[in-house]
Amino acid sequence: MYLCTTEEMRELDRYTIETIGIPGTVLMERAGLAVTQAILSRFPLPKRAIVLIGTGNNGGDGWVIARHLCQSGWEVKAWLLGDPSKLPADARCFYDAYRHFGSVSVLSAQGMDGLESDLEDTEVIVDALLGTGAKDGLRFPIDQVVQKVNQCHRAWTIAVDLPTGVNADTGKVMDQAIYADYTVTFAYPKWAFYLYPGADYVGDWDVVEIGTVLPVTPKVQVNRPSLWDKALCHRSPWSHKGRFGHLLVIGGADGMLGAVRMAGAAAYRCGTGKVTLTVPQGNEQSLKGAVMQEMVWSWSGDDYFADESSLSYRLRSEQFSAVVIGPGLGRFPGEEKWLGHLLEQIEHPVILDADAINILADHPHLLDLKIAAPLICTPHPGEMARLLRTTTQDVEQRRNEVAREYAMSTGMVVVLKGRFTIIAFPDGRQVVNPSGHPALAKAGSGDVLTGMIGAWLAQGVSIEEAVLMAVYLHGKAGEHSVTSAEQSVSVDEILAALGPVIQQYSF
Ligand SMILES: NC(=O)C1=CN([C@@H]2O[C@H](COP(=O)(O)OP(=O)(O)OC[C@H]3O[C@@H](n4cnc5c(N)ncnc54)[C@H](OP(=O)(O)O)[C@@H]3O)[C@@H](O)[C@H]2O)[C@H](O)CC1
Ligand SMILES: [K+]
Repeated sequence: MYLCTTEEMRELDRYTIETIGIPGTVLMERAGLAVTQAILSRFPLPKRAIVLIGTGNNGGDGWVIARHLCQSGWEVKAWLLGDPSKLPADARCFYDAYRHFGSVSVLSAQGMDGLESDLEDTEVIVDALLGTGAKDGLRFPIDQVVQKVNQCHRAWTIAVDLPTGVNADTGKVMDQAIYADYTVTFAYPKWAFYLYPGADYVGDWDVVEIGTVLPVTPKVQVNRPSLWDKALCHRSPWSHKGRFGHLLVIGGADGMLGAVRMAGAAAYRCGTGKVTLTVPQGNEQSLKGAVMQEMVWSWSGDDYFADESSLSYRLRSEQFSAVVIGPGLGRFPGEEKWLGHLLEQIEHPVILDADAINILADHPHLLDLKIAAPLICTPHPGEMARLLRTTTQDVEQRRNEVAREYAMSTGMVVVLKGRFTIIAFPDGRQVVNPSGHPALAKAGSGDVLTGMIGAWLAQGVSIEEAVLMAVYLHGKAGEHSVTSAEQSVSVDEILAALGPVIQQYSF
């Protein structure tokens, strides 16, 4: 499923109407009918409804809904917030049609009394005030009405295309916005459904097809199994471990050994043939006692470029197929030279996580080195802010923009973690991930994700499929692991959920 911006929606409308030749009224009738059907499937018996109607085409959908609800025996109050003489042609057509079935109240500048008493009495509120054509800053009287609607706690509120007050592309709220219980959006989801705070205003939502035709492929998709499930096939009976890659995980400073353990455990759960963990000298003994399948080495702060026990030497002599740098890595003198040297040598995909991201944030010129390896970085919003030298709040307000810009300017695949993780590719494409659970908001779950991405990269899955598959299944494992209190879910339970979740999507 693609995700469309308002500009793409406008282009899609224009193309469908002008080039394909489907009249705008046909699209509007289908849009309004789809919303009516959503209302009727929830309330099969007639109710009292208020349809709040704006002066644009979102309002046009509102006239269609008001008419169909009347025809289904509902008691409908249609409130127009604006001047009827200014309605665009398609909306006017359905305004005229509706008036054969019911009356229209026009909100006057004198006061809200009539609308207020109707709102107190209603069971369903339909928000057809503003859709994708909304400009910033709600004007009077829409601002007042939005406030009144949000005070009606007994009525069920359904938003047409998008709740009024929410910006479709940024998810920002224009001072205030309607808190919908449910939103029916047309043709494609919008960014607002995956960004804060807009996502909190849309409630449950569905996308309905209304017959529009896409002239160009949008640059944003929603993550789903069909993008990667071909890479998740069952093993041949002739399998041996050599066929499933060798992942190297570099990290595990004092007090943070758990991070490499979790990444390694996740990598094995996702089918990696061999996993090697490498930690600073002195930590390897404790790690050896704590793992079963993983091989363990150490590296020291000053010999990593030279002798046979150095990371450099081993990177050349062992057959790694992917490398993770960062879980529990810590910060240390010479880190910049250390990371630069590693990046210059590795040819297989590298995932930069945690402190590897922090090192990169302090030494951005590392990316100017001659690096052959494809790079994937997996920042949480705080790490993304450090990379961009901005605030976490700024990142959170422009998640989609910052992820895209950073991927395009650095050539890395960026996995910006969060409630809806965004994966941005250097060519400008983006994928937003719908799966996940607040149970994953816990130390360790990022290490699991990194291990999962590393696992599929090590097995030779393409970068795009590996990243999308790992992010999606990690979210699903979070959902699956909640069998009692969500706050009690442990990383072990998330790891244990990987098997059933992978099974579900394997063919
Ligand atoms: N996408 C499709 O295939 C279809 C979508 N449809 C619906 O059409 C809307 C988009 O319609 P559009 O007319 O472009 O825009 P809106 O109705 O959302 O808004 C325009 C009107 O709202 C006024 N406005 C804009 N911003 C504000 C504000 N901040 N405060 C108050 N009023 C505002 C604007 O007035 P102006 O004076 O600024 O012009 C307009 O009156 C889409 O969301 C779908 O619901 C169709 O059904 C066809 C298929
Ligand atoms: K709306």
